[in-house]
Amino acid sequence: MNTLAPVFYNAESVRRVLNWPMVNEAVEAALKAVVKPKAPVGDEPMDAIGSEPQSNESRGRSYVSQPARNVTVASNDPSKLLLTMPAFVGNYQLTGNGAGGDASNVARSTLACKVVTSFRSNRLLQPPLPSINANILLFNAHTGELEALMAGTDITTWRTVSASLVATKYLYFRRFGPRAEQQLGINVAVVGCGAQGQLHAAAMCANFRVDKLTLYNRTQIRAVQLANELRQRMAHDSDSCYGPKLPDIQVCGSAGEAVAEADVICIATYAKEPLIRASDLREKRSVHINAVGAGEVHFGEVSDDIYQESLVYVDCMENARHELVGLPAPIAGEVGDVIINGNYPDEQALTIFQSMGMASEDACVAEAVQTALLSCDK
Ligand SMILES: NC(=O)C1=CN([C@@H]2O[C@H](COP(=O)(O)OP(=O)(O)OC[C@H]3O[C@@H](n4cnc5c(N)ncnc54)[C@H](OP(=O)(O)O)[C@@H]3O)[C@@H](O)[C@H]2O)C=CC1
Ligand SMILES: O=C(O)C1=NCCCC1
Repeated sequence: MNTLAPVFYNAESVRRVLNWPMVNEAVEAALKAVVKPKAPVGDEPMDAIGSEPQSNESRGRSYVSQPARNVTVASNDPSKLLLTMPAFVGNYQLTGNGAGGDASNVARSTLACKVVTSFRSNRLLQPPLPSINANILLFNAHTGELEALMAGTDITTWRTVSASLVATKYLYFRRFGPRAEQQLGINVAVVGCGAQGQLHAAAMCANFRVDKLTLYNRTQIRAVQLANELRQRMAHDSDSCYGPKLPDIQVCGSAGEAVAEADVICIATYAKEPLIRASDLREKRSVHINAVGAGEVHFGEVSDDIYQESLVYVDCMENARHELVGLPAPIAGEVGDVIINGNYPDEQALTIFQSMGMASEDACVAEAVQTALLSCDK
C-alpha cells in the first residue's frame, strides 16, 4: 500500500459494501476480542506455578487495546461533543461472510481511530443534518502509517445496530435453544425513530422473524414516515431478506404502549428522563432491551425499576467503569463472554444490553469495509 497517499473512502463507497453478514461478523469479533482471560481456576491451563493468567495474545486469542474515549465539549454546550475513539484489535479472524473477510481465515490486526461528533441540535437545522458525524482513520498495524481515511457515519449507525442484533441473538434467542433466532417469531418495539431507531427497525426485520413491529417517536410524524417507508421497502423486497410473513407495523402514541407486548425493545433517544418503566413491560418477562441512547448519561431513558429487575450486560466492562458510573444495577457480564462461553440467561429473564459503543467495533467494521472495497477493485 502507498504510505505517502492515504486513500479516502467516501460515504457512498462505504454504503456500497455495507451488509449485515459482514458487519455482524466484524462486530461479533470485536465483542469477543474485548473479553479478558479469566484468572486460572480449575481446568484453566497455567504457564507456570504462581504465574499471571496467560494473555489472550499468548493463547492465540484475539485481544483489544481500547483506552477510554476522550470527550471534548464544544462551545461550552454539553449537547455538542467531539469524541476520539482509538483501538487496536489483535489476532482476530473474519471468515469471508458478506465479503468483508478472508476465506483463508488468516488472523488480522487493526489499528484505527474514530473521530466522531454528537451535535443533537443538527436535526433542527434546515435542511437537517445527522446528529452523529464520524470519520475513521485506519493505520498500518505494523508501521503505524496512515493508510486510509473512511467516512464513518454509516459505520457508526450500522455497528451500533449490529451490536444490538448480536446482543439480541445471544442474550434473547439463545436462551430458547441453539437455532432459536431462525425459528422463533418475535414482537419488536423501537422507541426513538432517529437515525439509530430507523436502522434498528429495518435491521431487526431483516435479520430476525419479526411478527409485529411497534414504533414510538416523540415527534409522531417521524414514526409514521418510518412505518410507511418500511412497509413499502418490505413489500418490494419480500423475496429477499424478510421472512415468509411481513411484520405487522404499528405506530404508537406512547413508549409504554409500544413496548407493552414486545419481546425485544430497542431504545435510542437523547431523553434524560425515563421513557419506559417496569409497569409498561409484559407481565411474563422474557424480555430483552437494547438500551442504545447516550445523552448526558447512557442510562437515562430506561427507568431505575427496570434496571433493578434486569440482568444488565455491556459491550465492554472496562469502559463501563468510566462511563456507567451510577448505573442503578450491577453488571452481569459482557456480551462477548456470553458468546464465547454460552452462558445464556434463563428463559424468563429480563435482560438489558447497555450499549456504549466501542472503538474496536468501528475498527473491525472499517477493516472489513476496506477489504471489501479492495476486493471490488480487483
Ligand atoms: N451506543 C452507541 O454505540 C451509540 C449511541 N448513540 C446514541 O443513540 C441516540 C440516538 O442517536 P441518533 O438516532 O443518531 O440521533 P437522532 O438525532 O437521529 O435521533 C434522536 C432521537 O431521540 C429522540 N429524542 C431526543 N430527545 C428526546 C426526549 N427528551 N424524549 C424523547 N425522545 C427524544 C428524537 O425524537 P424527535 O424526533 O422527537 O426529536 C429522535 O427520535 C443518541 O443518544 C446517541 O448518542 C449513537 C451512536 C452510537
Ligand atoms: O460510540 C459512538 O460512536 C458514540 N457513542 C455515543 C454517542 C456518540 C457516538
